[in-house]
Amino acid sequence: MVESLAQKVCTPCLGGVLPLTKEAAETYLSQTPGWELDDEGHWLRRNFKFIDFREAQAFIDNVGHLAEEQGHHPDICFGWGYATISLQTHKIRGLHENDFIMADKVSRLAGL
Ligand SMILES: C[C@H](O)[C@H](O)[C@H]1CNC2=NC(N)=NC(=O)C2=N1
Repeated sequence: MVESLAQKVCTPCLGGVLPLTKEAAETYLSQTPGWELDDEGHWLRRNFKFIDFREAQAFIDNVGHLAEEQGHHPDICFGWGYATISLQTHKIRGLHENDFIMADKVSRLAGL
C-alpha cells in the first residue's frame, strides 16, 4: 500500500540539497489537492476559509504545533474567516518533499 505524504515525517533539512524543479514539484501536487505552486515553483500555498477569526486562530495554532513537531515551519497569514499557509524550505530557497508532507498534514488538520 502506497504511504500517503501525511504518513511521512519531515526529514531535517540540512541544506546542500537542490530544491525540486518546478516539474518535479508539479508531480507532487496531485498528492496535495487544493494547494498551488507560485509561478517559479518555489512556494506551495493554500487558502483556508473559516466562520470567524477565532476558528482561523485555532487552526493556525494547531498548524504551529504541527510545525514544531515536524521541525518544518510554514509562513502563516490569517484574519477574520481565513488563513493562508505558505510552504518553502528556506534553507534551500525552494521546495523539498518536506513541504508537501507538511501540506498534506495541514490539509488533514483542516479536515480536508
Ligand atoms: C534548525 C532548524 O531545524 C532549521 O532551521 C529548520 C526549521 N524549520 C524550517 N522550516 C522551513 N520551512 N524551512 C527550513 O529551512 C527550516 N529549517
